[in-house]
Amino acid sequence: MAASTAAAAPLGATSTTGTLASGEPFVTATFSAPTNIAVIKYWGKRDVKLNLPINSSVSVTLNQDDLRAMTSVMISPAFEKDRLWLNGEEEDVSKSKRIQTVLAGIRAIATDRTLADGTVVPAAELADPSKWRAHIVSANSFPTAAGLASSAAGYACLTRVLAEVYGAAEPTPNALTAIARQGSGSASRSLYGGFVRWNMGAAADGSDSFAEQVATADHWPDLEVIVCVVSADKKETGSTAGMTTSVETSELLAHRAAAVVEPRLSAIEAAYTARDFPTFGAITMRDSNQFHACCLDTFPPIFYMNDVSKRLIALVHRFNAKHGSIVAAYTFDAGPNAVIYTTKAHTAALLATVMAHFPRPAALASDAEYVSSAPALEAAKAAGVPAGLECPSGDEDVGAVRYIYKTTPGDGPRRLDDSASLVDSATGTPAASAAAGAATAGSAGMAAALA
Ligand SMILES: Nc1ncnc2c1ncn2[C@@H]1O[C@H](COP(=O)(O)OP(=O)(O)OP(=O)(O)O)[C@@H](O)[C@H]1O
Ligand SMILES: C[C@@](O)(CCOP(=O)(O)OP(=O)(O)O)CC(=O)O
Repeated sequence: MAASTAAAAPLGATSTTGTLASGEPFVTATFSAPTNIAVIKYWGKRDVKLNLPINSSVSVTLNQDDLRAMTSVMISPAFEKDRLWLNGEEEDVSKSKRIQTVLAGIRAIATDRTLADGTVVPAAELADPSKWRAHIVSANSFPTAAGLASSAAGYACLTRVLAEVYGAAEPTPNALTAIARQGSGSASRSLYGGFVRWNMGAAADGSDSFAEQVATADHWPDLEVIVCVVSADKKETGSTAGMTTSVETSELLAHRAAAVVEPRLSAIEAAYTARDFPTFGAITMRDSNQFHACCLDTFPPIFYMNDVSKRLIALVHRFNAKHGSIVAAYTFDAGPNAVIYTTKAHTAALLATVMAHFPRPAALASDAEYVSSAPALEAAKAAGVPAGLECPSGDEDVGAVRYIYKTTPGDGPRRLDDSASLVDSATGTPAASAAAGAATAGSAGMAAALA
């Protein structure tokens, strides 16, 4: 089943033109974009430069009301160079090959632009970095580089907002995802909501390595997600470096790409389409486990999960055993944080069980600061821990889980109103809200929990 991937409006239709205080013109837009969590993992590149994977992957897009990147771009001939501010700090664009690649990819498909005064800027001029330059201001509503797919949300958002300000004309369907892929592989999947497959492709130039939507966000309304943040620290081994060592040394990874992934992809897509949780959950857990087994098989080995991750795995298996079938399924990316998929009927009891075994850190004043959703917390308190899953007194692991998000599958990037822009329309530099890093900093509880 291939869902429609057509954009609601042509790219560029909603960008805004205006004039800086200096009198020079600008074009701007602001978008937010979601993270996604793979259930068949991408791990390993066959071409590092083009960011081409050794296997296809598939993911669930999470709801950007809960975790998101937000990016404003303004382009103008007044700017001296391309610049990027991330979470309130300026980063050196000349040192980021990935940002440059995404910028070049979008500039290559720019179209003519009519300014507010009626002047038409030809595409060649707009896309010439010696004439028009970009100021990019971005902020994530959750910890960056902590295994919560910030690069996926960040590069998807950047790609989408650049496409808007440059009026990019996609030469083929899904071409934007191939540009986002070159920022970060998993970003290709965050350009769509719901259930999304990134096809590995076979062409040497990467032209057939793009993402496409398998099912829209509303396809499985019962599906819910609990994210247990075990650590918000930057991980020791980055995904890119880890993948390189794994491809060079892990025989298990080679076997996985050659023999395991393709049948799993067909099976999990069929399960998602049929809303068959036991099959979806079993494949999800097995694939996460195999990805981490490949990390252990890497030489020297890479450890992304820690003891808390392992205790969460054991708890999910106990929860399932208690129910006599798979009603919850964990998956771990390149870090210790658990993402647990479940269905509405089980979310409250699962959350109550996790909270009983992993009570909030002592520094948090109440559970309201520990769990992102007040209604979910209330439902968990009402549901209580299922009999037989209580935590024996003294066995609680207080503070081992630092924060819990309750979320759902969600939609793809959203155009935000210019009033939310992170760029000041008079100066073309970060707006005060962006400089404070506060524009999308998430809830006060999350900030306290993850500080
Ligand atoms: N909003 C953003 N805009 C542009 N780039 C971003 C943004 N957020 C993150 N990034 C880039 O992504 C990098 C983090 O990617 P990394 O793969 O290390 O972590 P992660 O995406 O949080 O974890 P993982 O992909 O393993 O789940 C940042 O250092 C930054 O370069
Ligand atoms: C474990 C993963 O989350 C790895 C994601 O890796 P990245 O997409 O962050 O890697 P780069 O392409 O090098 O930027 C699995 C997945 O998301 O499929």
